[in-house]
Amino acid sequence: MDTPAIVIDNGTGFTKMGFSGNIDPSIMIPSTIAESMETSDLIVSKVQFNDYDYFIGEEALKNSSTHKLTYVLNGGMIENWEQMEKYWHKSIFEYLRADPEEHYMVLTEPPMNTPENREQMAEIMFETFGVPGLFIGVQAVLALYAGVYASVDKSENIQGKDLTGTVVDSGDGVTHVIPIVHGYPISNNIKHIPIAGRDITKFVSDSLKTRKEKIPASDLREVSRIIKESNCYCAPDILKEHKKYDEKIKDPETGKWKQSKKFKKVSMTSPYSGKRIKCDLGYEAFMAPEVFFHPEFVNADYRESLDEIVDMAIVKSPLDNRLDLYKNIVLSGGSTLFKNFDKRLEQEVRRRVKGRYEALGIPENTPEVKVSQNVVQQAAVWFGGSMLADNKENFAGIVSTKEQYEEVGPSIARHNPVFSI
Ligand SMILES: Nc1ncnc2c1ncn2[C@@H]1O[C@H](COP(=O)(O)OP(=O)(O)OP(=O)(O)O)[C@@H](O)[C@H]1O
Repeated sequence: MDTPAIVIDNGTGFTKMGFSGNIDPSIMIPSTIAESMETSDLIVSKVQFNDYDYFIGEEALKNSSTHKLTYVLNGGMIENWEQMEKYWHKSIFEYLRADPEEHYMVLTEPPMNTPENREQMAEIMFETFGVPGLFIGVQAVLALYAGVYASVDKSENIQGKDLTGTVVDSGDGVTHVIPIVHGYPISNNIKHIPIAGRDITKFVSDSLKTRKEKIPASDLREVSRIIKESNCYCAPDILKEHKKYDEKIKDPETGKWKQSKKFKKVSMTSPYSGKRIKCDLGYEAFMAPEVFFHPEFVNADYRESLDEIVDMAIVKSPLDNRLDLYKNIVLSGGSTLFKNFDKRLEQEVRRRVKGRYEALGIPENTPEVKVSQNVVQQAAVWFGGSMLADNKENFAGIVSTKEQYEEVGPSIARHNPVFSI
């Protein structure tokens, strides 16, 4: 197939879409759908979608007062196939302006997706959209592929590089830690953490609300998200960081010195209402991402920190692979973009591992721990899919074609072909 493949990575918060061979997705929109109140519960024939009153992405958010707004995925999983099909329909025809019959399709899936879901994806892609071929890639494996791809020198050949590493993928709704050995996710050791971008946004909005910052309730969520994305960071030591926000000021009335808190002035235009918003930002700048390391701040029932989960996932992996898994911890997803997130995670995992080897009396054997940032981090999964499909020779061996689908049926998609580089 000479045309580039369509690559769509449907995330819980954002969908990235574009064509293979590109570094960035051409479109990134919220994974939201807004359906007309009268028709949202109707099952309609697929061909009627164009006449049907619904919006996706930002358009869906804008029409949420007159339409019923929903996120099409829950914790990374597709639950409502009717909505998903509608979302794909607009994505392909209106956003990408592509004819699906002329392009191979690359979709992505969370690590614990079921074979039934894969079959359903194949059925919709081959039968409704008539794609000539489909590849469904595990998000973490694509992110690792992207990490390896982005790290090799242009003169080096990516062929022959080993696909072994630990992927920490944190998006809007879900965080996963996935050890991958030679392209195979070790499924028994995949860890799921119920904390991701949405919880961090909520931490920021709760802090702003508690301080009674003057932000209209309807703008609060989007404003908090923007504050989070542009100001929040990870600190190496939160006690020391707290002190940086404390200052002594002279009370103008009594002339006495008193303890106060330093705030940063923030101003922006709310994407929700278009209003100009001004507010103060305090401790939450570093305390919000701290929830990865102290999840009990937002979830009283959940106490395992991200570094503990990463360490556990590796410790339970085969002995022969552990050194490589510690040495290649790869970040993926928007919620790993906080400044110094990589350094903080590396520091915490290293501290744990070092403590254990010291307790065993063999500190000299402590494995090297390395967490790498990636230039394409938020869209790492998409980028991995884009590069994989661009390598036409390799891709031909892993894509399921329409002919194969017609011969075997949806079960062609039950198993995920493992690809090596
Ligand atoms: N610079 C940034 N700093 C911190 N967080 C960010 C930044 N940019 C985006 N995010 C957050 O990343 C999240 C979206 O990430 P991503 O697109 O990887 O998620 P997703 O693929 O939609 O979700 P999931 O992986 O949970 O299915 C949002 O919560 C967003 O606010």
